[in-house]
Amino acid sequence: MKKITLLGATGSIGIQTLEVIRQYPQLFSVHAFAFGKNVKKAIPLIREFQPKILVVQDMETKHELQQHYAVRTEILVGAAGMVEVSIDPETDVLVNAVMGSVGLDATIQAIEKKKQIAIANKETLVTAGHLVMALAQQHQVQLLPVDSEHSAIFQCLQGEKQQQVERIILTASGGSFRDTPREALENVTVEDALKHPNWNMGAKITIDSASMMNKGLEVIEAHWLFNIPYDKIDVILHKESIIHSMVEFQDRSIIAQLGNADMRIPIQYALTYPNRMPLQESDPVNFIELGKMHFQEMSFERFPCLEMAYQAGKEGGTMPAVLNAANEQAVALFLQKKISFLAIEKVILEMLNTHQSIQHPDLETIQAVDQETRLKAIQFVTR
Ligand SMILES: NC(=O)C1=CN([C@@H]2O[C@H](COP(=O)(O)OP(=O)(O)OC[C@H]3O[C@@H](n4cnc5c(N)ncnc54)[C@H](OP(=O)(O)O)[C@@H]3O)[C@@H](O)[C@H]2O)C=CC1
Ligand SMILES: CC(=O)[C@@H](O)[C@H](O)COP(=O)(O)O
Ligand SMILES: [Mn+2]
Repeated sequence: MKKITLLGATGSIGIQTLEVIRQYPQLFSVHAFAFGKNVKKAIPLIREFQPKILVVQDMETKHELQQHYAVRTEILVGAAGMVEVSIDPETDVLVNAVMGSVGLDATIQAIEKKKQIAIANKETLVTAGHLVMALAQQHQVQLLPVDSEHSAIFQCLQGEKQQQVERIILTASGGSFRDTPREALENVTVEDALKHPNWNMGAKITIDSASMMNKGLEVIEAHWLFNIPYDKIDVILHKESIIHSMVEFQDRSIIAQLGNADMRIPIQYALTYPNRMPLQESDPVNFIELGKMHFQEMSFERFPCLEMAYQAGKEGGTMPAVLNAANEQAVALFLQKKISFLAIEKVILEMLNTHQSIQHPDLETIQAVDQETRLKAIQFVTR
């Protein structure tokens, strides 16, 4: 029985992780879970999964749980609370599905305690990939990818030799505005941006998908997870989201992983790895119904966020942390309807252009740059 600590339990990945856990009570139990402030969503999950420890974002939420819902479970608060449950001796597996770089400390400290980690929280790898991967190597911890593309690549690489990989091909759906010309992006709304054509995901990643920053973050994530240079990572548009990514080898063979757009597949694979288990209430890919699959060249002119991510990744140092923090802040402002969709990329560009990169940053430096960038981004839009 694996005891799981789940960060981001009330989110899109969190809920689907709990669905997988629910199907296999003989294999998994929930030791602890963390969420932000969404008490209404959390209460039925607390009652069903009965974690031994809870973590919430702030004291107000803790009091709400205790006073309005009579929750008697131990409740910790904030990023420190997430670290505490992640390194708890009773935690066997950490599923990090929290949104944003707030998940970084927990990932780092869990690696130091040699916990098995299923990682959905891509911002962690973008912000501090060099630290996370060096620690993982030092402590012999394997990070099991949950992100669908990275799970696909991980599956394609099973039994293969890293040095025989020619390139990685990440697929991108194109997001909510894939059929919208760039000129028309000026007036798109939050509601439009939240309509992803293939995946039902949290708000932040859905916006990232529409701006193509999601793919940019995934390029950096792939660089770190698979130790592959940026010039060997390609992105192509594939609107069906059936091929989740591919690996080309030196002999020109390409191995791809296919499946319906169902995040339970990579989540379950990360939890049961190296085994595969039946996935409840799922349909096989119906190739006849699908008929065709489409592929289109990616354009940096149409999707400048992707180019910014490649550049920040290649430059390294604190640039990816700036990219990520600027994006997190800009997307939050867009979701609050304080800036337009196209202002997201303007904020990120400005933050990157005005940052003096620091090479080989330690954790403290990264966290300071993250905070500074968020403040600077707010000042930039309110100037
Ligand atoms: N959704 C998907 O299909 C995919 C997601 N990912 C990645 O997985 C991660 C999670 O995404 P997703 O599930 O969509 O996000 P959601 O927004 O749906 O969920 C985020 C979760 O994090 C919690 N949370 C947010 N801020 C804090 C905080 N400060 N402290 C504690 N908990 C917090 C939220 O709590 P609350 O509900 O209370 O706000 C919620 O449980 C992201 O890094 C994303 O990029 C990767 C691939 C696919
Ligand atoms: C499900 C998942 O992994 C998301 O990151 C997904 O990839 C988003 O799709 P696009 O970014 O390709 O639109
Ligand atoms: Mn993805």
